[in-house]
Amino acid sequence: MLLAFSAATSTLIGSFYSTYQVQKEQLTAFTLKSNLAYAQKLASTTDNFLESALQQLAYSAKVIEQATDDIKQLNNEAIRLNHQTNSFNSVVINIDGIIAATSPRFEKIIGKPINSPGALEALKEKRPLVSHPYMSAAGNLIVFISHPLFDSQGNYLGYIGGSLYLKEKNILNALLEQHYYEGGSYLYVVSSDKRILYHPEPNRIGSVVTNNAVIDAVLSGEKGVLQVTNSKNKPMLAGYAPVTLSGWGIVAQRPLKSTLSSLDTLTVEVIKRTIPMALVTFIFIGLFAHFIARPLKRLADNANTLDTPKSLEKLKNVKSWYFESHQLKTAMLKGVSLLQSQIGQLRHDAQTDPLTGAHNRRSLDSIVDCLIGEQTPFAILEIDIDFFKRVNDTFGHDIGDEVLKSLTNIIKSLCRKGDIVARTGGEEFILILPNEDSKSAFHIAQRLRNTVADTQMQTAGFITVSIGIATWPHHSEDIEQVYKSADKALYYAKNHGRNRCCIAD
Ligand SMILES: Nc1nc2c(ncn2[C@@H]2O[C@H](COP(=O)(O)OP(=O)(O)OP(=O)(O)O)[C@@H](O)[C@H]2O)c(=O)[nH]1
Repeated sequence: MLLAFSAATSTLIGSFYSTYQVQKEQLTAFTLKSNLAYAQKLASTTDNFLESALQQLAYSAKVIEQATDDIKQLNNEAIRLNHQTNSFNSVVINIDGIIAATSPRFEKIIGKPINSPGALEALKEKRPLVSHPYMSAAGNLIVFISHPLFDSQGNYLGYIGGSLYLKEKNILNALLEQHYYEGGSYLYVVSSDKRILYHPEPNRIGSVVTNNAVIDAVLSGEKGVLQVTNSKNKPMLAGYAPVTLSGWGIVAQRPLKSTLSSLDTLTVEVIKRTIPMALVTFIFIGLFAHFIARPLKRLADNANTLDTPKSLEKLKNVKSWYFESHQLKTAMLKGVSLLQSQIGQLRHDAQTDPLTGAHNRRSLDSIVDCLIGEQTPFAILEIDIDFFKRVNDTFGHDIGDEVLKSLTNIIKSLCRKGDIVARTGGEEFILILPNEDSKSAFHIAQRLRNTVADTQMQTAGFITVSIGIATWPHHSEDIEQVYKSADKALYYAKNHGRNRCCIAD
């Protein structure tokens, strides 16, 4: 039964565990995949945004390339661009390192040389550019987007560009904030120099992150998924994708804990709902195991008492309701029958004289002990064949044996139920007659003596017997004394002509 319960419990726990593990793996894989898809989508959106900004600048560049000396037109284009895109907080039109026009208009810097890192980078690169992010003098995190200006001969004239203020509301973070922030998921954007350009926690923007496997992976230009630990030591499921145009990386991630919390809740719910059914199953298993074990237990109990007289009967009464227990019971019944018949044979052999089939001395003693124990009075007849030596000498030992057997049969034929015939020596027999006194025993002895004398033995002819009689407890309470008295009576009979019956004094 214990085995059945253990098997059922371990199966239940095992199936819960494996189901949980499979679902956990599936959920984790699904979340990683979703985050990758989301990071890719936002990377492509960001790419599109930057590309469209560069295209707008390219258009403006075309417009003003032919009239870089026309300050009015430069101002008009700056205003138009600023109003058209709404993507840049300010637009600067710079000719050859000198600020020519801005929108919104900053009088103080018009005509002054440019000095911000983004603007200097644009001047140096002389190509459509998204600059490295940098901190402005006023402490703003800025990315400068620009397009070069060339005259009809291909001479470099400067560039037109715009600043994207990353910490302030702009089209880029408007795009990124559409992210669904449920359950602690969030995304962030890093530049190629590992600086955070966008993060739901504004104070993280502008900080540089090192030793982050996801950032290393995304900045290598790869897209993919990773299980990582974030800056707050929380295990996260991250999907990442690069923004090709700017060399930035976008990472979308969700805490592992909140990903699995729905599964944990579901598992607890499943366990709660399974418990009643499991209890019913356990009760069923218990009952079933009990019914299976019951015949085996009863057979085992009986196996411990196979030597008792009623064991066969008890074994037969065991209800073996299924095939295997029935087979076991049948085998045990066969075994017990064999055992008991052998025990019976051994007991018979141990109590019987092999030649005549009469009781032997050991058996006689135990029967006499029983009679004494029960206080049943009895008479002892000691019967001895007269001149038996002559029979042997005349007809041979085998004929002598036949005479002993015939005499036994004669004695038995005259016995009543309860009388005991024993052969105690070569040609000596003892007959125990319960509840007989000396007188009635004498009559029986006489009848026996006469019957023997009148019966012709095969080959040996006629024989006679002498009989000594004593009774318990009349002659003595001590059985040994009673035997001695019967011996004496027999001796007397032998010495007074044989073929006689004598009662002890
Ligand atoms: N055939 C046979 N003879 C036996 C057996 N046991 C003892 N005898 C013989 O029984 C005889 C007993 O002889 P005795 O003791 O001299 O007595 P008896 O010849 O009967 O003479 P009384 O008893 O004095 O009348 C011996 O010859 C034994 O060999 C037996 O199992 N089979």
